[in-house]
Amino acid sequence: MARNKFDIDENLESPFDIKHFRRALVYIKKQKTPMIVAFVLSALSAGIALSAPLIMQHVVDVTIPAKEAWPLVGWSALMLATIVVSVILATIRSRIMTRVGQDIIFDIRTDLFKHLQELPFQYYDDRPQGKILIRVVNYVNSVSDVLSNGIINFILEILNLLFIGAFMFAVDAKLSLVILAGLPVFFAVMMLLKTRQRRAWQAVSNKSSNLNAYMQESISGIRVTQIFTREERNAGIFTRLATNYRREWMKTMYLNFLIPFSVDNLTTLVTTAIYFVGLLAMGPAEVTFGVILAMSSYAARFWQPILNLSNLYNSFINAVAYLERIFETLDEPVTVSDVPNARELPPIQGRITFDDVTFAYDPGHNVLEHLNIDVKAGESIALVGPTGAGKTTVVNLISRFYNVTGGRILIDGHDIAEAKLKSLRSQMGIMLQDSFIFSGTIMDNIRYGRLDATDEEVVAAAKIVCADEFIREFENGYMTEVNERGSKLSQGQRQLISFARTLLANPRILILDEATSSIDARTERLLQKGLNELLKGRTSFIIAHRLSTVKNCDRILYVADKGIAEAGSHDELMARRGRYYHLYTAQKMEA
Ligand SMILES: Nc1ncnc2c1ncn2[C@@H]1O[C@H](COP(=O)(O)OP(=O)(O)OP(=O)(O)O)[C@@H](O)[C@H]1O
Repeated sequence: MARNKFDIDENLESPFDIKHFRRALVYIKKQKTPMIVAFVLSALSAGIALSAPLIMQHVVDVTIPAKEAWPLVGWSALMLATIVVSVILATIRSRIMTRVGQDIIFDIRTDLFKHLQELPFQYYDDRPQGKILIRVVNYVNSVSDVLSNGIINFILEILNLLFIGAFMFAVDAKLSLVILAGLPVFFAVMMLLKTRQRRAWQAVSNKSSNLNAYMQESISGIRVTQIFTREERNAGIFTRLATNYRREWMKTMYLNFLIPFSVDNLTTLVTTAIYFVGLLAMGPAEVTFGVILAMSSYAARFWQPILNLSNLYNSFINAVAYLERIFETLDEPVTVSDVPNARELPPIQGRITFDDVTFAYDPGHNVLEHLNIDVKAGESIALVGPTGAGKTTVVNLISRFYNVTGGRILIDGHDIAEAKLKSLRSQMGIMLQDSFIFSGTIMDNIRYGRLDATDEEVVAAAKIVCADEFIREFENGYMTEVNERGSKLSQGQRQLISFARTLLANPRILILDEATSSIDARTERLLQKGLNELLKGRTSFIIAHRLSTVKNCDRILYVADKGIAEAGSHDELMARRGRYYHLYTAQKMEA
């Protein structure tokens, strides 16, 4: 059950927390060398570009009045050279930084993916897939530029500002003070906008996450949507979510726009002030026309890095909103993991004991209570009973997909909570109700059960489950490409392929959850023969609603009322004339 539905906003962190950014430094530090090279290149390129106004001032005040042709050509050539060199340096830097940005994305994404692979079922039960996906794909993309170029640009812009300041004061201190007079106004605007901008970016991240979650859900459920002709209704929900996103985006953009707007106006104001003050001072011949020209050029140049810094600050706030979400995912505890000092489970015989096991998915709502089961090695156990009684839950607990809430589960006397997960699951073959098929060939899909299996072993497993025949009927046989989720295959064919995959793992404990529910009666009878052979010597748990498929099991457990209501062989339970008897006879009559 996805408690965090697509249209429920995720919680926002209230205070701005720099720790997210500091944590991101781990990824940035790995790129130290190329970033230093890029920084040096940028500093050189900016420094060279800054000399242009000085050349211009000299040309206007000295070279042109002197009417010297060759020096004018020389200065012009120098000016052109500064432009060419600074463009070349900037291009090299941009190539280096594109690479750095991609490397940072790669590292964060890899960490996220690895962590997601380990997170327990519970994590996925609780949230829409779309909200998980957007973190790995979009959010990581969005932070890469700030974490790579952003840092360098930030330092550069500060240096740029200092350089320009120094050049400015070197040319004329009084007019420089006129340029600086705009700064207090600018800081006041920034302080006013700061918190609002952060909230606005957080809201944008939330709304885009909701939109993504709904898109993902709609694509997954497209068949049901079309069956029930719910296209219009869904389009309505989508429009609502898209409108929410657009509204938050517009709000954010409006706040963002206020900053360049203020800077532009301040630049115009200080430039006008320079002309005014400069011309007044020109009378007493304190400043030349060239100085006024250079200073108005510096005024624009001085405010440009300030504008860039405020844009960087804005992207930084935006990135922190995304980093919050990325690190939240990375911090998600792997609640089902190896305990400290976990022990390798030795090759197992297959005795399984449920010792007073209680389990709840949600605290306070027990699905199983004080369950005691003792299964001998090699015994085949059928779990039957009403829908929602807890059959799948029982087998999920054996594989430790969830931790028990109370009690213990032992395999050959070893508490599985203390065993290494890999050593536990690698000795089990589990076929879940949802026979998931990955994109790739049928051969790949079966081999997923044991990656080092030969083609012959794959085919042998397919033969046992009677899948070989239909696979060979495809034009490319085992090499037939199937889509993700196996949409090219029938439900029954998907079940047979995942059945073969489970068998290929050659497990000591076999768990089959509704493994044959979609398979026709004839194939099932054939399959049963192969399966009986295969089950010999292995402990197996078989969940089936069709009781005819499990009546040969050594023991049948009727799961109901948060525990085992009846247990025994088919004959024993029939003789008892209890719930199993009624269920079985009802099914017989229907058939
Ligand atoms: N991931 C989950 N989170 C919360 N509750 C769950 C979850 N999975 C199952 N449940 C609840 O636990 C109970 C037992 O579910 P379970 O899937 O084990 O039943 P089942 O006997 O296998 O049913 P079916 O025959 O329909 O497959 C049900 O009431 C179900 O609502």
